[in-house]
Amino acid sequence: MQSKIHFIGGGQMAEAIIRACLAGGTLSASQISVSDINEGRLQLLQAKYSVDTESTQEQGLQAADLIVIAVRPQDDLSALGARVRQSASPPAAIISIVAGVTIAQLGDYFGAERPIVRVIPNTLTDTGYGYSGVALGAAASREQVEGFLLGFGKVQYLEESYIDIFTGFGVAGPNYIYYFIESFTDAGVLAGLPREQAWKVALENMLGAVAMLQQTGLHPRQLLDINNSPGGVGMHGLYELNNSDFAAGLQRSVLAAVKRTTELGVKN
Ligand SMILES: NC(=O)C1=CN([C@@H]2O[C@H](COP(=O)(O)OP(=O)(O)OC[C@H]3O[C@@H](n4cnc5c(N)ncnc54)[C@H](OP(=O)(O)O)[C@@H]3O)[C@@H](O)[C@H]2O)C=CC1
Ligand SMILES: O=C(O)[C@@H]1CCC=N1
Repeated sequence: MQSKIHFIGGGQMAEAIIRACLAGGTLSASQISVSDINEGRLQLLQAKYSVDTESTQEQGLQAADLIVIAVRPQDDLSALGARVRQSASPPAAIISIVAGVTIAQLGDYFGAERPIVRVIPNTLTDTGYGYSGVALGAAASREQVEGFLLGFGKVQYLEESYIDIFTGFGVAGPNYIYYFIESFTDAGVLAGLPREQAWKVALENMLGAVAMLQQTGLHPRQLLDINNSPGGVGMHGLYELNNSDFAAGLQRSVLAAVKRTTELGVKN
């Protein structure tokens, strides 16, 4: 990929994307420029990744084939839109990773005739796992952006109406797994196992259970049946879990995250 890419906003997510693209070799540092109102972030990105943080935003926008909007939903997108309209070439694509902000809103800010792609990246960028959810605006094409997007995760193209759900469920998704592993490890420690052993067992169980599901193609209920002998240990544990708020609590949490995604866009 030979495109020039300009990031507006060089925060946590922009850094994660840059790091993954450089590590995977899909981009070189000379292709990337970043502008940010936070001078400390620019210095850090320059020192760690040798990307261009010294050109002005105007220069970065003029040269860019792809413009990544990586500020927060609460930031001033209207002012950014005015600058992009002024400096960027008409065919340069806007790739917005801003949670909740719709393609129609992005069109109002950056120009509805421009290629606009709404992406919600996963924070598992360094691992090769994790899907970005991608909705293409009317003037955008997969060919223009896919080489870039595949540099920091797998890609699911979605109808835009699914993107907020994808955000609260899939992209906030590692939260639930981290939380589960922490809670599960604590359960082992509560029962009396040293933390180091409990931690190793928790991670191994997580990896092994996913591998079992992928290798066998079985439904979790079928594997639960294999894992529990009649009147045995596992079934007694599951009975307590059935009596808890575990499933509904998790599902309420996802619904709250989806709702908040939509709210962030509306507030913008
Ligand atoms: N982190 C995550 O897990 C994910 C985040 N996202 C989305 O990515 C976007 C960025 O999130 P994240 O990286 O966590 O946020 P950060 O706060 O780490 O980064 C945003 C950066 O943009 C800067 N900024 C604010 N306004 C402007 C401006 N007008 N011009 C240039 N730079 C500006 C901020 O500076 P300052 O701090 O000084 O205001 C900050 O350095 C958000 O929209 C979020 O919804 C999407 C998927 C996952
Ligand atoms: O918490 C956030 O706002 C971002 C979007 C989804 C996951 N992280």
